[in-house]
Amino acid sequence: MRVGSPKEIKNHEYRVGLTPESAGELVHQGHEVWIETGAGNGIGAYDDQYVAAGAKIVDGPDPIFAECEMVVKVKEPQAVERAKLREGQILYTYLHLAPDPEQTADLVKSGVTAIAYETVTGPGNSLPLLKPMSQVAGRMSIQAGATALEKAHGGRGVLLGGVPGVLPGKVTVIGGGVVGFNAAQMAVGLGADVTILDRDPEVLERLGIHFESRAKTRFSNKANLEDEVCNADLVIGAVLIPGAAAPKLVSRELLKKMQPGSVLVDVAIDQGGCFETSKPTTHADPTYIVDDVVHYCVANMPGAVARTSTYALNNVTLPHALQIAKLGWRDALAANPYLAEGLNVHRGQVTYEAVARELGYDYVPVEKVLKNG
Ligand SMILES: NC(=O)C1=CN([C@@H]2O[C@H](COP(=O)(O)OP(=O)(O)OC[C@H]3O[C@@H](n4cnc5c(N)ncnc54)[C@H](O)[C@@H]3O)[C@@H](O)[C@H]2O)C=CC1
Ligand SMILES: CC(=O)C(=O)O
Ligand SMILES: [Mg+2]
Repeated sequence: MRVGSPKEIKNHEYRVGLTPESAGELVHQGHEVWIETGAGNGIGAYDDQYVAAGAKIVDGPDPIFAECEMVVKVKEPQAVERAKLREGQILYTYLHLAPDPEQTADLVKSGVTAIAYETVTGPGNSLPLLKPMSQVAGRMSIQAGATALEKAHGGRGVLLGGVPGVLPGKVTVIGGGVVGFNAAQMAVGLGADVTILDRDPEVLERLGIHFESRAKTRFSNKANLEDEVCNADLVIGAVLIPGAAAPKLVSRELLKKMQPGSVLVDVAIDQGGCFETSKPTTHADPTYIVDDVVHYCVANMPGAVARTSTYALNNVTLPHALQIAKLGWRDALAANPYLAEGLNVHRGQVTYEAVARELGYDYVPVEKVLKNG
């Protein structure tokens, strides 16, 4: 199969779909790899490294979108990229469709076969292609929040770890999955006063066993959530209902009760965000203030640490890319039910139930697509 990776064009997105090492693996297995010139510059992977791995360097994204059977990216295709997608082509990348009707409409119109990293599953309902980026974003969320708490950035002027004789800052983490766990680890490491909310008793139990007395856990219901949010210096939004739009857990009304200068970091913004007042921001201009509360809502946080993130992402995306390249999408999905969960759009049909429900499309199950085409 001919597989290609264009240069990412989202604001301050330096990751790349394929590392030279991944390109080399595909070439080694008999595939052709096309890389847009400069696509790896942001992670220090230059054209000559791709050429040494057996890939071909092409000028601009057009040859890749026009002639590659599979396009491997990182972020959801931007409008100019979506215009280049075509029927029969495979798109393998993060999509986050539920909160994004424009992107969904364009993918449906294009006829592309779109496999979303974030809904590919693994054993035990895990999301292995989301996990490494959630680890990165969870860890970064505390750095981002600590910076936003500085006075110059609109924050309350609280040092998360405190100093001897002065209490540490209070951090509330909503959602104790991968992002929440990693955020809590960093906050605990800094010496902050950390509480993690989740509504899954098993998650709370695991967190309790791991953190012991270094972090508190609390069941996520309306009353507990309000209490924790109103008393926090820093709130991390880390909930997920796979494939669906994030539930709005902090309303505008609740925001008004928060302490002036406190900070919200909405990591769940890529699924629409879990605070009513969240709207996506970029690394170029990551924060804004509503009712004296600083909001950080960057939808591609891992792009800032692109080298670490690209390698972590390729570790989990490459095995499926190899399988798709070897078998074609249909046989690969039929052979691998975890990968089949990643199919969101195929030839104008929406094949992921939460996306179809959220955006009002007819839902066509993957099994039906595999049978009928
Ligand atoms: N902004 C960015 O750059 C990035 C964003 N993300 C996003 O972060 C979000 C979280 O991802 P993960 O931690 O990997 O998901 P996860 O599935 O590991 O964890 C989500 C947790 O939320 C909990 N939850 C669901 N509803 C809840 C509620 N009402 N109250 C409290 N907890 C609730 C679940 O029980 C689960 O433990 C996702 O939207 C993901 O796409 C991930 C990486 C980068
Ligand atoms: C998960 C995601 O959206 C990202 O890594 O940018
Ligand atoms: Mg995202």
